[in-house]
Amino acid sequence: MAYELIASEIDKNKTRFIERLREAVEIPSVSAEAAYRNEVFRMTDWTQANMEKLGIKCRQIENGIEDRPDGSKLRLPPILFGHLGEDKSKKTLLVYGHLDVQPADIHDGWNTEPFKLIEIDGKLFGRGSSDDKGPVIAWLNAIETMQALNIEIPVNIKFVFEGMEESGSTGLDEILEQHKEEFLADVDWTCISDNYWLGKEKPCLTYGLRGLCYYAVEISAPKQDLHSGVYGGTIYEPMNDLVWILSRLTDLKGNILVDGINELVAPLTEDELKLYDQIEFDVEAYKQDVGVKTLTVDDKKKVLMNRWRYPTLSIHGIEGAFHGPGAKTVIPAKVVGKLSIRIVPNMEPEQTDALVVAFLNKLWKERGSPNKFRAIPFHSGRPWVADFNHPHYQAGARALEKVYGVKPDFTREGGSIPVTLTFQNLTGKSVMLLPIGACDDMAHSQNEKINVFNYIEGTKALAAYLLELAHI
Ligand SMILES: NCC(=O)N[C@@H](Cc1c[nH]cn1)C(=O)O
Ligand SMILES: [Zn+2]
Ligand SMILES: [Zn+2]
Repeated sequence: MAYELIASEIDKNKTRFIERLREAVEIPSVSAEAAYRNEVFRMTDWTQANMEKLGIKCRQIENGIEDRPDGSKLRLPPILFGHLGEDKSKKTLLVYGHLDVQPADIHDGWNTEPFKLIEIDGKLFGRGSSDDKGPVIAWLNAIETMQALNIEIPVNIKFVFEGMEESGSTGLDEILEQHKEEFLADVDWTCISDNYWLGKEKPCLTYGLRGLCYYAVEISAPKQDLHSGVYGGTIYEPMNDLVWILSRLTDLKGNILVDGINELVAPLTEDELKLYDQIEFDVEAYKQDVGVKTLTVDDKKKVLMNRWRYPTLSIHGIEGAFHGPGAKTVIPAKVVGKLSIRIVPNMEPEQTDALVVAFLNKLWKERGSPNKFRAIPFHSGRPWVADFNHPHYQAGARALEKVYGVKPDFTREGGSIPVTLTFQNLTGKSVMLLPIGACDDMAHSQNEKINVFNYIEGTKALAAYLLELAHI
């Protein structure tokens, strides 16, 4: 009965909830770019103000100064802690989310302004609409609805919202460690809504994430960019060196060629292989969503395993390279290649870094260029796998079945949320990912969106989950 009342109240408030998301998307809280850093602070303040309206006690924990790769320093956004309810007879849920977003520029190929929320055909387009502002606000919508209906929230809720997740969650682990006894000691479960369904129709609960190790490869020589017609043929060109190196990291199918990496991966067991049988996943729809005719592997299980349980290496960009329209004939003086490896059990970031740096140095020696070379490990995060047979997951599954009328799949996810394992280790309790967005939300990409359906039903799902926690 309580759930039906909540669901109908959420439907009535749909427009208002969309307006709330609009306000958040219009704050361009890009953590990676210094020019936007103040917007992450503004987004944190905005969130705190909205939480306080619900009676959530908030405080901002200072996170110190970031040493940027270019040698500059920048104040880190504070971590926002919140606390709703202090009833000793109730258990305590910890909710985590992030308030920062990936960079976005209309010139990257967006059809609409990335920092405006634009509704088209039931889809809410805008940077952060799905990753992760929509889910963060869905928590607030769910709590507000229960409060408006005087329906008791059966648990105390604690919140950790950060503003650096898209840039490696700098400083967060240390702050959580420092507040372990005072803030995390009574946490019974952690729930994170910051990933996506495997398809477009069926909800899922997620029990695994890949980790991430990020690198820069810096090559430089002349004091400034040079005319390629005037100087070409006499200069060892940094860009040519870099492209040569980057091309040696993977083969055509994406297999990682870095010595020793594949040997670190946990072997596939029969039991694990069987899990993939039960999962609903349409390879053809997946190809259509990403707009390709051919994948490196075509079999459903192999596609999922390559996304979830094997490491992958991606090259993200080259700083310093000419990338505008037209034909500039320049020899870039300094180029920095950016790449990352999604790491999986049993890979450790320290081991991975050592192997990658050694391999890059080996390639550089082989290249024989006189230019200046540096291989720099940036941030890293560990992979995470949890027990989905835990009663916490069963409560999540009951909630999702109530909202969507279907039992969820239990999935892993190829992306990374570095703090997930930290919560599991520091609380010693179950951590679960409960995504609300669809597989084609295009997080990190052009035209990121969340469907109105997913945002509104997702708000119901989080409320239903809060109700279900009473029955664990
Ligand atoms: N929704 C989670 C997510 O997108 N996480 C990022 C984390 C990250 C780490 N460094 C840069 N981003 C991801 O890319 O998986
Ligand atoms: Zn995210
Ligand atoms: Zn993200």
